[in-house]
Amino acid sequence: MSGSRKPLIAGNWKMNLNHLEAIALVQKIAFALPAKYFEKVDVTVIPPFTDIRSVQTVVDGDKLLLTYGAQDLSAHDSGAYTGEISGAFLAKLGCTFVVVGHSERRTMHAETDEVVLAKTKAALKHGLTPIVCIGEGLDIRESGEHVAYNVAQLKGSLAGLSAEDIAKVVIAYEPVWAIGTGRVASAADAQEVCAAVRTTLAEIADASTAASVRVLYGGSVNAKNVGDIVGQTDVDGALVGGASLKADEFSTLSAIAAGGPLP
Ligand SMILES: O=C(CO)COP(=O)(O)O
Repeated sequence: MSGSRKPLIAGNWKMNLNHLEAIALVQKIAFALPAKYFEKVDVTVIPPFTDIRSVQTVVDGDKLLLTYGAQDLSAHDSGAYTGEISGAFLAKLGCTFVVVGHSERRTMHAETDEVVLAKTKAALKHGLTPIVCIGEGLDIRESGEHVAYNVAQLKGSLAGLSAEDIAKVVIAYEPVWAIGTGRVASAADAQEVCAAVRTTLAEIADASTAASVRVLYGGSVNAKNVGDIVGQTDVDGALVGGASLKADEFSTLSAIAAGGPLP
């Protein structure tokens, strides 16, 4: 973490919690994190689409400082795309962030870098901040090619974007072998790839853009390991899966990313 970048803790709920459960969780997190924390950390929740309207109502009604976003969006604005959700709809619901190219979508929905790029452009077009995910599988990690692999995925996912647009994205490095496995990358592993991400951003945009973009780590992050991870120079927060479904754990790890004290 560097002083010039405010840490971001994003809770990716994946396909968990219905809209009533979503309201309860958001209220608990907000209660545990009074306003002073938000001076030092941005906290966002990323629920399923069907929860977003309810989350918006709580956040607006109670004037909460946490933000919310979506787990995916369509590359298209509107039309005959059954089952897809437009960035325009998400913007209208007050979403701040949208996750793009999560490894679960790259793997289970065959999303290529080209698709991720198109979705990143759609997010930017609608004023949403894309959280663009990259990350290698275990085979790549074991072959020692992980830095080159992530750099290539990053370049492919941002190909042709202007420095001005790149300045508006968040990057999340999530090694696939560390997702939902309890096998967290070491803080040094996270730093190695996040530093390579920043070097690449300087190459495809410029140095000041690279210095301003937030690069998150994701993969089995919890209250016990978050301190070490966000303590790394080039890691500016975390994309949290399982631990974001528990109010106490998520509030605690957000407070740790803020530099304390514990809630
Ligand atoms: O995929 C993730 C967040 O997007 C990480 O999930 P876990 O924190 O459950 O490993």
